[in-house]
Amino acid sequence: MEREQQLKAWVQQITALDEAAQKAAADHLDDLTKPPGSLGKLEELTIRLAGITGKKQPSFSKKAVIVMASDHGVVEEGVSSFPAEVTQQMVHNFLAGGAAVNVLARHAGAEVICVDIGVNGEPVHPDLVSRSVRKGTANMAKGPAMSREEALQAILTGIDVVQESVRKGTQLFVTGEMGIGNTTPSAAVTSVLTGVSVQEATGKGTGLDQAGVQHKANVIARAIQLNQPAPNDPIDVLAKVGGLDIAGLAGVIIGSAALKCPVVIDGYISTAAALVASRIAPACRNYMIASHMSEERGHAALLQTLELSPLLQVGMRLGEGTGGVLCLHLIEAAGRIMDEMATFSSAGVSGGNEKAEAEL
Ligand SMILES: O=C(O)c1ccc[n+]([C@@H]2O[C@H](COP(=O)([O-])O)[C@@H](O)[C@H]2O)c1
Ligand SMILES: Cc1cc2nc[nH]c2cc1C
Repeated sequence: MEREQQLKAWVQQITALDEAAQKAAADHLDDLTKPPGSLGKLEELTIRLAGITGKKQPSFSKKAVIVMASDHGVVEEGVSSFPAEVTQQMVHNFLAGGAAVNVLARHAGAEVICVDIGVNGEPVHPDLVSRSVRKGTANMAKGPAMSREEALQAILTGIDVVQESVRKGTQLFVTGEMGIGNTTPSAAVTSVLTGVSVQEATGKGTGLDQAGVQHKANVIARAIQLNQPAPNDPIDVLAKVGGLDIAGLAGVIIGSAALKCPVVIDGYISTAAALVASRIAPACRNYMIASHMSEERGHAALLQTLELSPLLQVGMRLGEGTGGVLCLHLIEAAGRIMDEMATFSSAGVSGGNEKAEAEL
């Protein structure tokens, strides 16, 4: 089947959330010994997890963070404070278990799946998922980052990685990425798809100074001017000014939604991918859980466009899936509340509703 048709078939599998399961979860939350709604975002999270899985009290014993690694030709324009070879070096670090995401994933009981979707090198390791579409994108300041077929291939690769992991029992995914330069295509995608200015979408990434950020914004503006991505065609935007990591993550999100798994969205790059995914498949938005508010400029605009409210704001801007994996503790906590908390009747506590009724 043609790639465009394959993607369409996946998109058509995504359904609305299960309303009965959401209602059952909301009713149970209201029976628990606390004022209604007093657990704030933990309650919203609980209700959404029920809607996604179709179960009032789902549990997620097998979780995975998918780290999409790829390189970006635009790095030759001097848009990052780190050299391109760090992408491949960090891939080896992930596989050796020494990166921040490995530490946080071990702490949260999640597997790290590292995917080479377009590293400019030859990373080799038995645990590496080698699914390279091409060895890094082309420099988008000089022409399209990749072809439409390559963007589609990267999206389908993300879906495929999810499908394979679900077959092995994974029930929940976290998005992660590694790619020196990837905040540049993320800012381009953000500006084109949300309509915010390039300036508002461009931040310091790994640590540019003010002059560096201005140069980066100029490069992004030039790339958009040259390539003319069509804002109503998300795959065109990915191909012209996107990245293989972003495209792969859009696939991870679409695949998760199609297979009824919650997908925790990490920082700026992951949320740019989430916006692309929601433009390809609007129904996948309800399967997304926004983990944290990144320090990267433009992240708030992306979350606002998606109408997602992040669980944490802890000043992180690392990527790799680190903020997403941190939120697994909150998901676990929300599940424990549902499973272990006493109800008003079981604990003999007078409920708010009872009191209201007595006053009538
Ligand atoms: O997730 C974020 O919000 C985030 C914000 C800034 C930087 N990063 C990470 O830093 C790298 C990209 O930064 P840069 O400056 O090279 O474009 C890439 O590997 C990302 O994982 C990640
Ligand atoms: C060291 C390093 C680790 C990273 N992890 C995600 N992006 C990164 C960028 C750098 C530079």
